[in-house]
Order: sequence, then structure tokens, then C-alpha cells
Amino acid sequence: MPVVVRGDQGVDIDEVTFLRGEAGTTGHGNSLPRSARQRIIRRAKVKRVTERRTYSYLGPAGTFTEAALDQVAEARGQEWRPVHNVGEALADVLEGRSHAAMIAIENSIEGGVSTTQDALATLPGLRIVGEYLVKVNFVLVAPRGTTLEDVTVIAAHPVAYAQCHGWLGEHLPNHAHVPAASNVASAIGVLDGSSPAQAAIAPPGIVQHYDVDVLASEIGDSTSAVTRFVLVTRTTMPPEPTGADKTSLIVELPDDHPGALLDMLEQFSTRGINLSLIESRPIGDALGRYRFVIDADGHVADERMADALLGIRRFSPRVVFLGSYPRADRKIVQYPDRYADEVFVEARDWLRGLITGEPEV
Ligand SMILES: O=C(O)C(=O)C[C@]1(C(=O)O)C=C[C@@H](O)C=C1
Repeated sequence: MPVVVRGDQGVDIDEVTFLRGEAGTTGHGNSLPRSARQRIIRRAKVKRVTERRTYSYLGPAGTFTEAALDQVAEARGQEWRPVHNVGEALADVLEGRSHAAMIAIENSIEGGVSTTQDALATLPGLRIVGEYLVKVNFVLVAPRGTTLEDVTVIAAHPVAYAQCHGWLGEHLPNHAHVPAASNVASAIGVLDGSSPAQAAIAPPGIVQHYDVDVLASEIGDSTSAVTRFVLVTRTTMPPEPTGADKTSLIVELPDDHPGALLDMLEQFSTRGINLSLIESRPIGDALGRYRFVIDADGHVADERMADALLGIRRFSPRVVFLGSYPRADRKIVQYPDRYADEVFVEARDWLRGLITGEPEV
């Protein structure tokens, strides 16, 4: 298959070059009749429209999720589709309305975003292809003329609300919370009167989109809070290994197998693989049944990771491979020399030799 380089508007660069040559607009003379040239240009325009890709994200404009999507070079100049929740974003991908969806998966204060983790664990056919980090901090906003004394009810996305407990406890200890679909939906509800709240927790950039008073700034519990986002597509080949990769998995453990969690962890530790995340989530069918959400340093194309996955697959009743993709921080993965690819290859060759009867050297 030819490699296609995408232009800013989603047009195949090689296609455009070809058409330019064909239409005689590249300095080789306008040898084609005008009508033929126009037909070719029309074809290029149709292609431009049909080749545009759609990216779904938690909207409306101004959310942190939008800021994460803004970091995706291939998404620039493409169609961005604001949606109401993670489920809708992933349904867009699975049902073909969108090429990819940007979703929040972890926050440095709140931990894993459980709706995302549960959706990825249960919806087959999805792959994480990229990771993006966004620094998050929050402001309290309200319709013009509102004062802090007027505020008894606050609208906020639950993950944002959980990051502002300190400030709220100190300044508005008696407030009530109404959940909002996103950090910007919270403010819209307060402005259009559809929310019972008088004020909303929102990203600082909200003032560029809406006419609001900022009642307080920097209300997050941590000034260094970060949310991790992932770009999800339909199942596809993982991006090429970069040496700075991460592999995401969901693993269920066998029942009645004492030490199963330790067995699973050993698959990684005995191959020199560091885990940057391990979290349990209820499977949901009975009390005491959990699945594990895991991020491991390395790529499925690395021998040590492939070997670990084979080990896990052998005893786990269900393994979901969510993807291998470049780490957002581009930090090269470190591991002891004895887990390098060549060491695995040499050991496999040695074993093959034993079986085929090659003399040992
Ligand atoms: O993208 C947004 O602004 C959101 O409202 C979503 C979300 C999340 O799902 O975690 C994103 C980042 C913040 O940590 C809080 C909320």
C-alpha cells in the first residue's frame, strides 16, 4: 500500500501532486483543455471533502479535552465533533461517524477516570493510538453581577469537582453540587438558567468563549494537576515502536487461584517491565470480582513485552489489549540489558537448535 501523507486539509499530498501534474499547473504547460482541467480540480475538491476525518471530543469548545485534541497534529484542519460524554465519543468511533475520539483517562489528583476505564474494558474493537497531557486548573464563574455570597449551588463535572474540595471547603463550606457533563457545560447551564446552580467550575479559558464573571481563580487543590488523555480509534495496527512507548491492558484474573495477582505482576517483573499504572475496577457481575487496568512501559513489538503478554494470556480468562503507543512525555523506557530484544532472540534460537538437533557451541 502506498504511504499517504496527509495535508492540513486532509487531502492526500501525493494525490494533489499527481493532479497538479495532470492538470498541467506545475510549470509543464497547460496542455489539457480547460474543461478537463476543471473536471480534475472538481475531483480534487470532492476528494478533499470525502477525505476529511472527524474527531470526537467532550465538548463544547473550551474543555480540557479540546485542548488535548489540539495537540494532535493530524487532527488540525479536520472536523471536530463535540459530544456530551465518553460513551458518545466511543460510539462515534465504533459506528464510523468519527475516525478517532479524544477521552480523559487519568487525573493526577483523582486517579483513573472510571467511566473511561469501564468503557474501554467492555467495548470491543477499540485501540489507543496516542497519549496527551494537559495541565488543569480551575476557576469559579457565574453570570455577570453574581457575588460569592450569592452562591449556594455549584455546577461542575465530577472529576473537576473532586479536584477543588480544599478551596470549596474553605470558601463555600455549605454549598451543594450539581454534576455537569463537562467543564464548559457546567458554565453554559448556569448562564442559560437550565442548571439550578448560581456558579460553575470551569477551565480558565472559559472567559474567551462566554461572558462570565470570574469569582475565584486557581481553585484546584493542586497547582500541578495534570489530566492524561488518550486518542482512540477502531482496532488498527499499533503505531511503530519509538523506544518511549506504553502498552495499555485490561486483565481479569482466574477465580479460586490464590496468588493470581502476584502471578500476573511477575509476568512483568521477570521481564524487566515497569508498570506506570495498575488500578482495579469492579467487573460488575458479583461482589469481589475485579479487573485490572494496567499501563506497562514498552511496546508490544518489544520482545520482553510480547513475552509478558503471552505469559498473561496463558492464565488470564480475559485480556484486553488496548494498544501500544508513544508516551506523552517521550521519555525513553529504561530496562536492564538482560531484557534486550537480542537476548530473547538468542534464547529462542538456542531452543530451536536443541529441538532440531543442532550441535551446541
Ligand atoms: O475536558 C473537560 O474539560 C472535562 O470536563 C472532562 C475532564 C475529565 O473527564 O476528567 C477533563 C479534565 C479535568 O480533569 C476534568 C474533567
